[in-house]
Amino acid sequence: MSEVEGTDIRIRKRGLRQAMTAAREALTGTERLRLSGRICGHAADWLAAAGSGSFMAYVPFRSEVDTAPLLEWAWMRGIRVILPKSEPSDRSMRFFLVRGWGELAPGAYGIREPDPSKAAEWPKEEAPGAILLPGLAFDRYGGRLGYGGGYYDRYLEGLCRRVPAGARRPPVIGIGYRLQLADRLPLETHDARLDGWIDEEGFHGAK
Ligand SMILES: Nc1nc2c(c(=O)[nH]1)N(C=O)[C@@H](CNc1ccc(C(=O)N[C@@H](CCC(=O)O)C(=O)O)cc1)CN2
Ligand SMILES: Nc1ncnc2c1ncn2[C@@H]1O[C@H](COP(=O)(O)OP(=O)(O)OP(=O)(O)O)[C@@H](O)[C@H]1O
Repeated sequence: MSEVEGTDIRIRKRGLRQAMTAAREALTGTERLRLSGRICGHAADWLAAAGSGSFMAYVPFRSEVDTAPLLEWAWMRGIRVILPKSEPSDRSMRFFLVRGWGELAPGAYGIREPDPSKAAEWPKEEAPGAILLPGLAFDRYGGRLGYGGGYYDRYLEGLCRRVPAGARRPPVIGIGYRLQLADRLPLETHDARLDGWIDEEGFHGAK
């Protein structure tokens, strides 16, 4: 990719981030909860069908899909919930096995994160059953746009390097409202591709 193309993509990404943030913020609190309930229901069905005994997810902030019903469903079922703790100095994430709301504490960016004195760290070399990730926008081809930290791109790149040759990487699935579905996102080579996404209409595999 040339320098000019790279700069052009970053400018388009910035514009899309602003537009998608505005669209998501425009949902009323009631509508957000209603849609989040449906999205979590589809995610639970998908995890149950996939037989995932563990999965990575996120604790919502800003106007993201509220994952609370999904996390509570998993805790009731004995499915292991793995949540990220951001390290802004090098934009990396550590993951922890979290058994309930009491194991979270306020962290970077105002996001509630696992409290290392309460939750156990999830071993880096152990792949989860599935990875559910937040985002500002998704497309039908596995594209995803985040807040621009590159946190998940970096994590997924590391995971791919650690997965033994011949083994499959766990499914990587975006979680979002239908209104976050874009035509085709401008992507750079480092952007991780998703296997699918879940919105209030259900699960969709990437084309
Ligand atoms: N709920 C949730 N947890 C998550 C993520 C997420 O997207 N959602 N992350 C997924 O990555 C990581 C945190 N990543 C973040 C990256 C950037 C910003 C942020 O506030 N960015 C500024 C712009 C900063 C800049 O331009 O330098 C902003 O959006 O205003 C917040 C979180 C880990 N945990
Ligand atoms: N694997 C990687 N190694 C090193 N730097 C990376 C990697 N992936 C992304 N980056 C850097 O991170 C920055 C942000 O990337 P990008 O705009 O794609 O973030 P994002 O996917 O929107 O954010 P997030 O994953 O935090 O939600 C870029 O400057 C990029 O160069």
